[in-house]
Amino acid sequence: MSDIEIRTLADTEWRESLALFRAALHVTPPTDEQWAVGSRSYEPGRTLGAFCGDTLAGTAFAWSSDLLVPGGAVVPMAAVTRVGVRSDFRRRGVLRELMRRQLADVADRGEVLAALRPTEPVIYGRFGYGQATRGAKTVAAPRNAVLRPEVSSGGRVRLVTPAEALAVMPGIYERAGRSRPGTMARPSYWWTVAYERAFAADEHIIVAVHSGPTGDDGYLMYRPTPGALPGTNATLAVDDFVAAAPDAVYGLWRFLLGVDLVDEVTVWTRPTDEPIAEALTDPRAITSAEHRSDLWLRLVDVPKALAAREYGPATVVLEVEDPLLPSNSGIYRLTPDGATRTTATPDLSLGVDVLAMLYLGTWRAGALTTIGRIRELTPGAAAKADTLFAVPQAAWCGTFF
Ligand SMILES: CC(=O)SCCNC(=O)CCNC(=O)[C@H](O)C(C)(C)COP(=O)(O)OP(=O)(O)OC[C@H]1O[C@@H](n2cnc3c(N)ncnc32)[C@H](O)[C@@H]1OP(=O)(O)O
Repeated sequence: MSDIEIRTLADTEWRESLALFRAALHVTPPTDEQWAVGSRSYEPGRTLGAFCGDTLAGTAFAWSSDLLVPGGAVVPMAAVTRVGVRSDFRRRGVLRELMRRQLADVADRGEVLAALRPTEPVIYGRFGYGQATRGAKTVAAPRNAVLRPEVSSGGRVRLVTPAEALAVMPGIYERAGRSRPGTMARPSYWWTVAYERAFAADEHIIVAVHSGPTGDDGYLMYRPTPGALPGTNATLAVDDFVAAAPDAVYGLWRFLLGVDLVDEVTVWTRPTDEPIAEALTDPRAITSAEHRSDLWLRLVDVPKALAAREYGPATVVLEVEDPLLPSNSGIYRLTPDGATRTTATPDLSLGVDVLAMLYLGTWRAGALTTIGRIRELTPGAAAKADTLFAVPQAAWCGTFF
């Protein structure tokens, strides 16, 4: 029998939990000033502690959020973060017990999905998570980057104070940040940890807001790193770039590439199908472009998750295996009319982690079959699944948590 006890932590125990998580990332415990902000980033009832005897040996947390899925439905989702185990209690099953309990809690709350951003991709597949979206990281040399004449000139861009940024960003995110599958609700707790914490710590961050004919419709947040000597060129790193309409997207790019005394601009994440290099007169002004891991998803309630999204014109019968949440295991028929359980002979067989990779249309079933992640039981079924799961726009999350 396991000697690990898992329970929900009281608010008086959150600070110890945060100290444990930070220690797992080799960071010092929160100071009183940091905790004054950090304590407001905890959603009550969602911090788990793993105890070995009296010792808090591990912790895991989640915010209540939701996810936009193909077709436009919004599905309740737990955003899992702050997972850590003390280094003197590692590899004895503490994380496993935390994950087991957390997924049971998520299911009890009626949340259909769970999502996270892994520190190490090898950890979470065994708990049913799969990489569900990709993001494009782009590095540009602004001195050579000139937008083509056909590209929208965009609207007005203004720099805002921290107070104005905190007032306007959540609304802009709701209006312009949720247009694609894969985008998630940012709870108030998220804004506290992502922005209030950074402003309170006097971090050097700049927020630029774009306004079009209907008002504020995009913003970006960047961190400048000055050159070695005053007056020498800086680099800019964009951590948060929220815009959907082309006017706002390219208006913000135009602003960014026009900031003076800058050698290099890095945009950490944008959708993978945005043609920024092709928007320039010289595409080689983009010095590096790579697609990186974005959101990892776990289908906690497979029937509800499958029923929530839209499908392309094909019919496929899937056999899904979910050892951790066995009620999800079974055979599902997917058609443009929806998803139902069936006793029909399956065409494809896959784990619930791989289903998460297909769910938002990021990966192709045909490609995953070639590496053995999907077993094709009916010849040609993987190609049909590609039609079924295809999406018109690449899924993307873009929210780091
Ligand atoms: C969503 C987020 O918050 S991501 C942040 C995750 N946290 C960190 O990376 C902080 C530093 N690391 C840690 O705190 C811990 O090492 C953790 C949380 C990653 C793992 O905790 P542990 O209690 O040691 O894991 P546990 O013993 O339950 O292992 C479960 C399984 O995962 C495997 N595993 C755990 N961590 C790793 C790892 N880093 N690399 C490879 N395998 C791992 C174990 O080998 C075990 O495998 P099994 O299924 O074959 O038995």
